[in-house]
Amino acid sequence: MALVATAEACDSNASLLASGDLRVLQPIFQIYGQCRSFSGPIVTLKVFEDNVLVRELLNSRGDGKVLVIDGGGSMRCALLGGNLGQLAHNNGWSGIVVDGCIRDVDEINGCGIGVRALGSHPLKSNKKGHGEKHVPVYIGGTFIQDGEWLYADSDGIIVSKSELSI
Ligand SMILES: O=C([O-])CC(=O)C(=O)O
Repeated sequence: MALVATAEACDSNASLLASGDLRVLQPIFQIYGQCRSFSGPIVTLKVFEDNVLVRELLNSRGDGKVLVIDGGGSMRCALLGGNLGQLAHNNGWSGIVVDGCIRDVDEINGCGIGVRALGSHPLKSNKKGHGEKHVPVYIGGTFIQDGEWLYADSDGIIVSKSELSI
């Protein structure tokens, strides 16, 4: 599958940018994982310092989708580690964007998916199972809905209401 380059997508979709159907996330995310470029339909998840639902979703078939986790920007624990990264890859997820932290960075960097997160933190999260799947989230200064499309590459991350063509 040919990849949509984020800079080119912004250059050639001025009207979508103007209408808000195409949005650019603030450049606050670090790049992890083997795939610097990835894209796919979005599955949203809102949690706070608790990753039980992260595991639940990554344990299901990804079918090329991207998991977008609104973790409230917490810098106090990790929502994703090496085991979950491998699980995501095994189940066919194309990438994970975390508004929060990850851990086991060396293992995640060996996984064949793309990962973006604010940073790394060695502490694991709570395991209570609190959170909401498939709800609208707000990360990187942008509202994101379940089912929208995400494109990430070395230049940044963009979200589109519908699939972009090259
Ligand atoms: O289970 C966790 O909290 C995350 C983790 O360390 C892993 O995925 O390896």
